[in-house]
Amino acid sequence: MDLIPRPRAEVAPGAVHVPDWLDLETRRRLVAACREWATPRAGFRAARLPNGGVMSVRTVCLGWHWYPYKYSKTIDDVDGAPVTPFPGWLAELGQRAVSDAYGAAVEYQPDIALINHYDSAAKMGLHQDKDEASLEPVVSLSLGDACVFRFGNTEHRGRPWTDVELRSGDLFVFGGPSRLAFHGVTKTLPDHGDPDLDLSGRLNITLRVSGF
Ligand SMILES: O=C(O)CCC(=O)C(=O)O
Ligand SMILES: [Fe+2]
Repeated sequence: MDLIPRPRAEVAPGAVHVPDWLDLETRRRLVAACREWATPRAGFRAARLPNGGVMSVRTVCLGWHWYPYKYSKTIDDVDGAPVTPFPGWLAELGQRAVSDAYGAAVEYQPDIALINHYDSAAKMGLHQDKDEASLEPVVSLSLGDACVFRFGNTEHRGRPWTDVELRSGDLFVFGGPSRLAFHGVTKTLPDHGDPDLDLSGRLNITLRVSGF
């Protein structure tokens, strides 16, 4: 815990960083759940890109399975098994996240989660989350090692952008005019972990609304 609390910040219109949003009990619950969700049957894997590359992040999905660049109810790029269902308690957490970030009770019913695991060398290039049919906000929850999260603009991968350090327990919501902003992880910070979690590397969970 920091001696000086980090302030919440609206990084761009509709893009809100809420430091230390998750309490310890919820962080532990999420890590335990991620362990279950990441079983081999569930399709935890480094996604293959159309150019032949492989992502440095390893991902598993709930609700709808994502692979470059679409969603499916089955894990088409692994073994065709059905995707793990999206649990109701995670939707409730998402609803609370959006309401807290925007400071107003809102209806939010996510039905997709992407769970990314970053080892110390992993990163994620700048991209838009645009394979969903809905423009409802994306909720991002971070656990374990910190990272530098780059939040850019909706036009292109160049500046302006803001670099935000996301630490264990942080919430980041992007919706409204920022829903299609380019964003990515430029590096993980392995020496900035969460001593209260039994976790190596960084976990990020994004919740989304499919609109399908
Ligand atoms: O790991 C993060 O903080 C961002 C993940 C992300 O952008 C994604 O999964 O689409
Ligand atoms: Fe993303």
